[in-house]
Amino acid sequence: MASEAPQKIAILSVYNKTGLLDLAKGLVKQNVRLLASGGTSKLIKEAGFPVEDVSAITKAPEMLSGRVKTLHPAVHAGILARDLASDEKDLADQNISKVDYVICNLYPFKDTIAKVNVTIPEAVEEIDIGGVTLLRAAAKNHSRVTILSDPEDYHEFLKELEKGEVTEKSRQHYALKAFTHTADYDSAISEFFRRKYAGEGEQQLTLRYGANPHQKPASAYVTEGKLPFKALAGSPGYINLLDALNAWQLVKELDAALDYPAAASFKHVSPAGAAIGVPLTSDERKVYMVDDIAGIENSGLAQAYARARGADRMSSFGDVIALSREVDQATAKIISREVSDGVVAPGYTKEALELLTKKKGGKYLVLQMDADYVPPPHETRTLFGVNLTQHRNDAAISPQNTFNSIVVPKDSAPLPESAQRDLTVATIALKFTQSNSVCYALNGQVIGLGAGQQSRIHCTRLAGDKADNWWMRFHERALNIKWKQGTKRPEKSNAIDMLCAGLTPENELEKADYERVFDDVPAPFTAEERKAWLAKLGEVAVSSDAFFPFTDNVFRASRSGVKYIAAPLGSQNDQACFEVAEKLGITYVEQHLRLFHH
Ligand SMILES: NC(=O)c1ncn([C@@H]2O[C@H](COP(=O)(O)O)[C@@H](O)[C@H]2O)c1NC=O
Repeated sequence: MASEAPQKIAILSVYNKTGLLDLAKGLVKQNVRLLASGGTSKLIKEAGFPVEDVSAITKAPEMLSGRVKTLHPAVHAGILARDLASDEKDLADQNISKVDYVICNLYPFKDTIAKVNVTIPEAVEEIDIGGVTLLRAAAKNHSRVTILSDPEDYHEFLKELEKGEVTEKSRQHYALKAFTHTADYDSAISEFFRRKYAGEGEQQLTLRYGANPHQKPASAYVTEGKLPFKALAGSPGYINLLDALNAWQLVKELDAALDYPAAASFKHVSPAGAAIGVPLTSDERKVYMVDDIAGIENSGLAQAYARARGADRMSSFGDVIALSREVDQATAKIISREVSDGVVAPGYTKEALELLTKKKGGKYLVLQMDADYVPPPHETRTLFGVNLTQHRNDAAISPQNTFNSIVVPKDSAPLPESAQRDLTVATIALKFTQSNSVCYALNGQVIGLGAGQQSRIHCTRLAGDKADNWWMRFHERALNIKWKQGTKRPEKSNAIDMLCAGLTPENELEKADYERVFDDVPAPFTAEERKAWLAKLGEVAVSSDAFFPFTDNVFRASRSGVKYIAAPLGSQNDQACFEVAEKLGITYVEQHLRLFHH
């Protein structure tokens, strides 16, 4: 005669007792033996259903005011045992029965820590140990055991049970829920203790607020190891960190690709400028307002920052700066007199740090980056409660390997080194620019960058207009402006921008405002003067973060002295773009990486 199947066993241990009695009723109806921890057992008993305390199998009382209830081999061997002969023997030797169903939800740790002025001992008592162990053990053995961690699932579970058995698919679904429940629970615990125990600035940093002052609280943290930066002065805001962490990657990659000191000037999570330390000409020193900086000719880093800041001085106002190498006095001197929010670099000389920590009465943000820090390969962010995860964009861009697929002209010689360099600068800048983006570069620096436009031609126009503006600043009329004594640097930048962009005012009030900074008001550029001067701009390199969909981009680039274009292919109009480029004397290079960035 076939032996009768052993009675199924369920262990119940729930903090949230919603739906418990209906569940108990259903289980009893299916002849399941119920074992439950103290409070859970009491409630079921009072409702008149047959239930035993867990101690019936552990032969040990609940202890330490509930700290130990279900933590016992009789429970966990019963849950974890597989249908293997060796496991069956182990159970038989210890007289332990297999457990088939585990119903468990955890102490309300999150609700407890959300209370105002919660103490550490109060929080500690809400850290569930036995429940997490029940959930993990049962979820681990889901090939045999069903784990219910959500009262919402009781009904469906009972429906299946009444039909015979819980399906494998359901067990998998419930196991995943249990694993997610414990992971979420553990994150809440570690976050609570990170705030309490991790030294401020070590693994986590409290930020003044998020993107806006009403977005509080805000913090930056890593879950493993230490934060890769230290604040030597000032305290960063949320957007400062977005800028600093993007800008740092940019300069690190630029320096590695071209073996030059590199600098970036960031605003609102896109570069206003980026450059390597190509020596400055005397005109460049004037245009970038650094002709009085002692020792600049001997500092590659200072020249890199002068270029990065000088590319688009209007956009760089209040920037976050990234520098790829130890900051010296000349670089710090430039920074010290510009309006800027902060700087990130791998180190600072004593003199440089002294200058920077005095800026803004000591509130200027000075971050020291761990130059050896390698981030994990995956990046995750939460948006509207949804986690988005992706492999980090760790694709390498290098002058030698990224720009050797020349499409037109056919049989072209390899690009000159200067073009490879400038395309590298433009392309690495785009890698850290909000998309869509197009960048014009020359002399190892960005000269025009169009960021965050939905239309590519708008990027190409915006960046091209900025490049034109940059070039107009080298016109002798702009170089030789006679300023009123006491005119501030931002006022000069603003007036130069209006003059060079052809935006000199006509309205009397605005005109008076514009003209008050000059000793000698410069004449606006005529259309002919502009045209003649812009015709002298040449050898410019352009990179695009995705393909050019129409030929208008090539035509527009050509108007700003563009000689080299690097872009991904894939547009229906690729061929037409190549033909236009060839006719305009532009070398078109296939750049194989699409570089969207958000
Ligand atoms: N210590 C233990 O062995 C233990 N076993 C289960 N629990 C938790 O105790 C709660 C249920 O307790 P009760 O049945 O006494 O109301 C559940 O949230 C469960 O997750 C435990 N409590 C804390 O770790």
